[in-house]
Amino acid sequence: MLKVQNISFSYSKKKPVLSDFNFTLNEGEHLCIMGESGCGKSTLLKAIYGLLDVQKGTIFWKENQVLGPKEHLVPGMDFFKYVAQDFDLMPFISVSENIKKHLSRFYPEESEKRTQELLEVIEMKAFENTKVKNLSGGQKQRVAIARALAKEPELLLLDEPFGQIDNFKKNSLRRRLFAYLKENNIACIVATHDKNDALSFADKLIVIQHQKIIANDSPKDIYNYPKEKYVASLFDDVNEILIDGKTVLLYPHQIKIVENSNEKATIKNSYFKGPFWLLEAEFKNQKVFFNHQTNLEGNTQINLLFDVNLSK
Ligand SMILES: Nc1ncnc2c1ncn2[C@@H]1O[C@H](COP(=O)(O)OP(=O)(O)OP(=O)(O)O)[C@@H](O)[C@H]1O
Repeated sequence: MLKVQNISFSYSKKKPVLSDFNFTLNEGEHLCIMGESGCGKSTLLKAIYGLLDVQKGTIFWKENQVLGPKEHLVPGMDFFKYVAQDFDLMPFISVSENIKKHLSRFYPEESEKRTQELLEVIEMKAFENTKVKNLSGGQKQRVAIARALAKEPELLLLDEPFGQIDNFKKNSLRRRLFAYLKENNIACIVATHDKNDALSFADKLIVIQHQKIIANDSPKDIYNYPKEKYVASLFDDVNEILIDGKTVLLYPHQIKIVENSNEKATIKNSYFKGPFWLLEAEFKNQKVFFNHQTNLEGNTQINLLFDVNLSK
């Protein structure tokens, strides 16, 4: 189990980045870290990997304490692997050679089999002999993931792992990678801006704001019962509406047009979203956004129904 206990870290005295972080993660579990740009997601991954000296608190993996560079000569823990945003690959050798670099030279057959298996996971079989310098950013990102998996870490730390990969590839890669990690009981922490990493694949979700963990629960509960607009905004457009003197948070799919209601609104704008339209309307001097099957002209008068059922 990973135990992060009361850790605090700042790059400079004036500006704390992580304040009193506490959480645990079991073997084989997947955790997503979300929060606005600059909130400290990468810093947290680096602290867990042992690249930073935390000023307060402790980090343990099972009975081993994670030590920072001051106390651990070669920074980084052996049983973890960390894929940073800048990949750190060897550009002048091929994709498969990059992966093999991390496998034993004494067992060439085993090493070849494992390389092929990992090429399948990252869907890069067709590029096995291509030099890394000739790959796109997204392809390099995939090779970096395979290389990190080569030695079967107990915990994999991924910083924006699919940030440079197009949507089509991203979905199938995500399914393969997270299934592979589960099959091999590899725990994983993913820093991400993409709600899909959290909603479909994570067991736990942590949200960071103003140097603090402000939510730590299952992605489903955090999505369904967001305590604040900042948290809900990580997943979708969100409406903060005053209804009967009470402020409620509603996602666009929780507001509907009905034949009759007391909630009168006027259409202002519309945005095509593929399977539906996102409509913007004015409701009691507030802007509301909601999904609708068809487009509606500006200034159309409508009646709204709010699906206010957000208690846990
Ligand atoms: N090496 C560094 N020295 C000083 N400050 C740093 C350093 N690295 C990051 N910071 C600052 O620490 C804060 C947290 O940065 P971090 O990279 O952890 O955020 P993040 O949530 O990962 O951001 P993003 O989503 O944009 O990748 C930011 O204010 C950043 O400017």
